[in-house]
Amino acid sequence: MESSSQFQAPAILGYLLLLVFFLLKMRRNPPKPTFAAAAPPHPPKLPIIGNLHQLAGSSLPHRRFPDLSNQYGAVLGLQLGQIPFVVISSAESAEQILKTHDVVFANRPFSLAAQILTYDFTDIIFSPYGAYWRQLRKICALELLNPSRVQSFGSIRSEEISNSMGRVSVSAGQEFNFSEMVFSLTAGIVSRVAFGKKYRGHDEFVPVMEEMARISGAFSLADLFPSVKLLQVMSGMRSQLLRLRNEADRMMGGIISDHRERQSTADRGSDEVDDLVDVLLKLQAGGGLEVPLSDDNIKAVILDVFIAGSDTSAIIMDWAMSEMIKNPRILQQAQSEVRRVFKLKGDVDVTQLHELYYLQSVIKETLRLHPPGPLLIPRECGEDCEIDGFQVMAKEKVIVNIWAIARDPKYWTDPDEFRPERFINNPIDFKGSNFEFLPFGSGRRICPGIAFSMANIELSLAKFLYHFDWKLPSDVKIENLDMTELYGFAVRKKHNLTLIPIPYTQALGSSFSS
Ligand code: HEM
Repeated sequence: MESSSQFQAPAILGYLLLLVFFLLKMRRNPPKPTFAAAAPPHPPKLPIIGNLHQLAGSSLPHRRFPDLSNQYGAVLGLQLGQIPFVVISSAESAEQILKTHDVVFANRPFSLAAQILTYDFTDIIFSPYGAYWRQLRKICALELLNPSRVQSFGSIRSEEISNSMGRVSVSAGQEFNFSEMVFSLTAGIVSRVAFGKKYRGHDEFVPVMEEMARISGAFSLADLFPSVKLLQVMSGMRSQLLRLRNEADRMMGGIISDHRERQSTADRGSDEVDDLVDVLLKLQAGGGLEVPLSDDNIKAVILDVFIAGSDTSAIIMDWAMSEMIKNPRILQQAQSEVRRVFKLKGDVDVTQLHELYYLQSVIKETLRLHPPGPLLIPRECGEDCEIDGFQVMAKEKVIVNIWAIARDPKYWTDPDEFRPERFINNPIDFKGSNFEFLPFGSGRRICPGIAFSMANIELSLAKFLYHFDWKLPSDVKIENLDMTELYGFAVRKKHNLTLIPIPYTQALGSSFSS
């Protein structure tokens, strides 16, 4: 509480200062009302209204701001503060950015939060496109995120899911915070594969990571007015970020020295798999890397895996369950499928997960309507480039609005309806080559965690559906179930999902079993 009120006072002062600055600037340079469609290098200023992905949603841009976009409205120029943005909202122009001109747009723009939290852009997400970034992606793919490595974490995944199922069982017949359970489940899995079971400070680490994710996802005025350096200080942003980074640094320093000590004393069980920190420390000590890794680089990678890998999967489980509860027919169909496929085994395991076609479609439909990264992670234009007849200039920030594309009636029938059937016998996938459906991005910077997150989401949801029936508390009506979004580094449900779990006994069947 104390820290948030300390943060608010300078923030309010900062905003007031900014307002005065902005009004003075507007008086001196009133925005030009329009610009010619053929030569739109300097888009006029627009206020920031609400969530950007909804502002620039679907066919909104050209309807609302006809002079600011190209003739299809697929590319929109926006001036937010001092920074020119280009918002892409059609599959065709997304393909040009992420495939045709992939290398031109392979860098991330500057952000103060990223600079401080990632030890000066030495993580994977924000590091500049080049040899260092390639090396990190290779290490993560080989040691953590490729399908066979993901499979090798099977016992960790099962153990963590069993712990969560235990928590559900204890609350059988009572109101249960489903959202909180899935967030702590994915944090548990990610922390075990990243830094192992023995780290004792997990409980203090998670809230710090959560605050980091919240702050780094928020729109920062300091980033929109980079020439007003005072704003970084007045808004309290810099000190807040440094405090968080220092806290995380202390914890990760402890994790690294614990691991070094264990490696040197061989104080570990013979059956223990190397976690990510073990792997990175061994590579560091081996000295054979093209670009040497410092301890700070290792910390930056751990932070990335935690921030990018933990909440995103939980968010998908949370929305998927909310959508199924809102659509009892869909819940029943997914549940009947999983209970039919695993009937003889009496439990869900990985061997037949690939037979759960309907559940996989539920997950895809959730990724379509509720992508945790609705604007991907911004890119920066490396050199002047023409996209769909629109001139994008070097250094402009480019946002691909995959939320709007995935709800555009041009590509999807009844786009706002949750209808998993649209993915049955449909080759459209989320691996980056169908540009109307890009929940993980595409091209060189595509999310490397697809296999990892799918393994966690599929197994967890299948188990929750197999072993329990799920009902809403009696005072909540289906039509009133809150589906509001909360904007942050990843977009999640604003309000937790509370459900009543009812254990399913195969012999007796349940209300849903066929
Ligand atoms: C449902 C789960 C997830 C979703 C929807 C998701 C989505 C995304 C998106 C949209 C991007 C930006 C791609 C772009 O700029 O084109 C991204 C990047 C990234 N994701 Fe994920 N992600 C998920 C899970 C994970 C997991 C489990 C990990 C790791 C354990 C991970 C690690 C990363 C990293 C390191 C990047 C940066 C890649 C780069 O810049 O080269 N993600 N993710």
